[in-house]
Amino acid sequence: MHLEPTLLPDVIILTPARFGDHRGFFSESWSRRAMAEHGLDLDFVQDNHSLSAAAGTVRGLHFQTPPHAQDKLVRCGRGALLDVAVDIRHGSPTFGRHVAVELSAENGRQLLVPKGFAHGFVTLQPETEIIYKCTDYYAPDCDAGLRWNDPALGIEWGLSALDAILSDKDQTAPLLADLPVYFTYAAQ
Ligand SMILES: Cc1cn([C@H]2C[C@H](O)[C@@H](COP(=O)(O)OP(=O)(O)O[C@H]3O[C@@H](C)C(=O)[C@@H](O)[C@H]3O)O2)c(=O)[nH]c1=O
Repeated sequence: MHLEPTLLPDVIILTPARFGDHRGFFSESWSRRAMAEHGLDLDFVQDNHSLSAAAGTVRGLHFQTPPHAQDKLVRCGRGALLDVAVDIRHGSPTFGRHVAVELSAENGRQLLVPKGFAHGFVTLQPETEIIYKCTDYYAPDCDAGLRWNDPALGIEWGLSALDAILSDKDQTAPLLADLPVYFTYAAQ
């Protein structure tokens, strides 16, 4: 497994090895042992899988608040998407900053989005599937959002608000400036 840092120190790109042959490829898409060898021992308890029919579908930015905050390990099962993580930890040197990484079925890349980050993505192809592991169960009372196109975030989604396909709740999510303090940064 290959690990690449991003501009946000706790957000990491992981690329598991692929073994290709005349049939296609084989890959360990997640191995607890391989991650632990890199100091990432995460206790995943739920896998999520969603399909977005059209390119230009935006889901996010989402997070669960404590005590049900989630680390997420995100990959693309079909198609391609731009995956985004935003640091929402108050006191963090990178508060409000984001990384955006293209994940596709072809490139096999995964993004580790830790607790304290809002997560979202835009699909770059029709019929795109995202699959992600989470370290806590779905807790509707702790489900929270941040406005995907908040100008304060400066995320280049590659599409306008008119063209984006969004859920009703994502259209009205709060701006960063209006978010309560859910997470505080603890220097390591
Ligand atoms: C997130 C989630 C939703 N649901 C249900 C609630 C609802 O009826 C339906 C659709 O939920 P949503 O509209 O929130 O789905 P979606 O917009 O795809 O939400 C997801 O977006 C990405 C960006 C994330 O990071 C995820 O954590 C999650 O928030 O699925 C569950 O049963 N379990 C879950 O874990």
